[in-house]
Amino acid sequence: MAKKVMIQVALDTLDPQVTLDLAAKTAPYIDIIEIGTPCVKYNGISLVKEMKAKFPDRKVLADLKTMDAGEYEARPFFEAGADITTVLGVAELATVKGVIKAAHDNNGWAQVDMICVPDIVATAKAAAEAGADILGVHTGLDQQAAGQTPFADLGKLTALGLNVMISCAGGIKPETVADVVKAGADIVVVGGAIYGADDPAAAAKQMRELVDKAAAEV
Ligand SMILES: O=C([C@H](O)CO)[C@H](O)[C@H](O)COP(=O)(O)O
Repeated sequence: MAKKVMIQVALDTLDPQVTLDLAAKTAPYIDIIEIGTPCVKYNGISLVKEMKAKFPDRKVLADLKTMDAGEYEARPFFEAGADITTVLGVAELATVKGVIKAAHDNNGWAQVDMICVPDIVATAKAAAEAGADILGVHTGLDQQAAGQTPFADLGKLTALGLNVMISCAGGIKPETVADVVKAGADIVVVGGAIYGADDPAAAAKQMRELVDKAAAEV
């Protein structure tokens, strides 16, 4: 049986209504609605509450990229309805553990974002040992602008065979999504290629078809 690979739409928009409209257009084709970092900073916890209320059968990820005070920062987002929040892999392990505690106290998932982590193998092993649910391979928007991609890091993490889900983000497009699935990602994160498309619903539908096709071939 083909492995189920989840699709996460990363909504890096700022306007709350635009963000909710994009979620509505893409929800039929995706598994996780990410309220992106700029969006969650701009709109705060109220948008997390509203998103979960409108899409109760989709996972909602608040991309907090927590760097300190892990449990204190993440807990109210889980209590407001987030299913997943993110913590930076460059943070202290105590911070990562705090987000994991907040997540697990609320039946949620903690994702450790590997953006700018110097030794992703060591950080991934420590995060997995601490109980992280998802390790996020991530080439950020500014790194993408400098020509970087997430593919080499994705290979390093999937090769470890850790008992955690692996997500991959960083400029993933229709042309590259099959490579991400075939490299072993459990969650494919797509932002600009969906929210920046002329027809975001059609772009999300195309991603669903490409991801399912690639998963069936693995
Ligand atoms: O996390 C992201 C970035 O740091 C800005 O918040 C993006 O959501 C992530 O990179 C996915 O977006 P695309 O790279 O546009 O697919």
